[in-house]
Amino acid sequence: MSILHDLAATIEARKTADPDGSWTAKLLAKGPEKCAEKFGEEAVEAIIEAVKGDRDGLTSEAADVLYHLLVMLAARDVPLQAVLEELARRQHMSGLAEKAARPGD
Ligand SMILES: N=c1c2ncn([C@@H]3O[C@H](COP(=O)(O)OP(=O)(O)OP(=O)(O)O)[C@@H](O)[C@H]3O)c2ncn1[C@@H]1O[C@H](COP(=O)(O)O)[C@@H](O)[C@H]1O
Repeated sequence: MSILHDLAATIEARKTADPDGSWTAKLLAKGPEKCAEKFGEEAVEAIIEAVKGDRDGLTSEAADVLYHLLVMLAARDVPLQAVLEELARRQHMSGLAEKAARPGD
């Protein structure tokens, strides 16, 4: 299992955990809107590091963004797998388009 699948499973389990013992459970208990707001804050922090050109800062903020994306998806019951399948579908479509552009191949 990839680290993202592993983390998504942990976050899913936090939906029924005690908010006093887990930051994730506390954030989920505040509702999907708060989860979305936190994702937005972390995204802006990542943008700032990217504009500054701070590679270490961007690495750290990108990890925050991925974590908070998974929390936001969980809050709205969207499985990580559905997002990955959408990416795979787009990759497939773009592969078909490239093939169509080279009819001689
Ligand atoms: N990957 C993360 C992770 N990334 C960031 N964060 C938390 O996200 C929070 C966001 O930082 P902020 O500075 O915005 O937080 P804050 O200022 O305290 O919060 P606000 O008052 O601004 O709302 C911090 O408290 C971080 O600890 C994370 N918290 C948990 N995880 C992972 O989630 C899993 C479950 O952890 P629990 O939350 O302990 O159940 C574990 O595997 C953890 O490694």
